Amino acid sequence: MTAQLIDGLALAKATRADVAARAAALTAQGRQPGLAVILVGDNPASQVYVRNKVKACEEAGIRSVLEKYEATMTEAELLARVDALNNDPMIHGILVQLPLPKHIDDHKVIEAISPAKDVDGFHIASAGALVVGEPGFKACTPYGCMKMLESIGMGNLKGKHAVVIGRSNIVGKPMALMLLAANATVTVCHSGTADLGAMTRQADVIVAAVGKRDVLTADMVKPGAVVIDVGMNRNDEGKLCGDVDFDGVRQVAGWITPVPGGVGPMTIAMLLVNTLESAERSLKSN
Ligand SMILES: Nc1nc2c(c(=O)[nH]1)N[C@@H](CN(C=O)c1ccc(C(=O)N[C@@H](CCC(=O)O)C(=O)O)cc1)CN2
Repeated sequence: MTAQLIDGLALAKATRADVAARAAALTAQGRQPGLAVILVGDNPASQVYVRNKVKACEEAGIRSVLEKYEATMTEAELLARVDALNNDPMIHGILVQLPLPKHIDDHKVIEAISPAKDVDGFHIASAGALVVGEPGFKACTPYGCMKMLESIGMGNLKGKHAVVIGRSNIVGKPMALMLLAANATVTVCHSGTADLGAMTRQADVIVAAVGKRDVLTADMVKPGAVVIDVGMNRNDEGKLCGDVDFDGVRQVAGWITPVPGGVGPMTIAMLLVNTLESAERSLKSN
């Protein structure tokens, strides 16, 4: 068996086209969605991601405001910028690109963003909303993974076992909660898991989100399982690769996401969805 590919690029393109149509309708009512993107420092990867977000906004008719600061910016200065953007009625979403320089407490900065503008879905209020099933912004990467599952008819996971590898606050934990909300039986594995393969071999859906290549190999996958690869690593040749041994696992899995061209593009597409929905909510509440 060779797995079918879940094409994140194509799904992201369709999602962004839908956002563009809805953004145009809002703009026609005098409420163009607005996203503020804050980049502190000169991390080369962050510069690329931020550029891609700004470009995606432009293409979808979302106004973006990019604020770039030197790595020497203080935490107090950054908090003051977040506060100003919280109070700017033209801004519906605020995104602070991570990682931040070490002298800035990213937790403190995220908590300073108004939950009503937390389009990254990282605020404790957004995480709490997900826990109790209340409306709130969903973290973009796991939200994108759920959309990929929906795209192959796996939106309802009743009777299915999902295994998440990784327990980060921005991917692993919200991913587990979203899978649970879709009725899956969920197992979260991590560095303290005794026998990872014994867990993954039981799974109908596996989400690998560790940040380490070859965490999941073919012998660890049940034939026909769906494999979602959130990882972004470099192999020995410097080529981008995920957490999954793609060539091996694709011989066993039923569906698999590639890296690049899988989860990454969906992360940006879901950021646009969250920004648009924030603008739609603000229109309703006025
Ligand atoms: N504030 C945030 N910071 C960070 C987030 C985030 O969601 N919010 N996530 C990551 C980085 N990230 C978005 O910011 C991101 C990373 C990768 C991609 C992507 O499309 N990757 C491509 C490959 C790109 C390449 O060739 O290098 C792919 O997978 O096809 C999108 C977004 C950390 N920080």
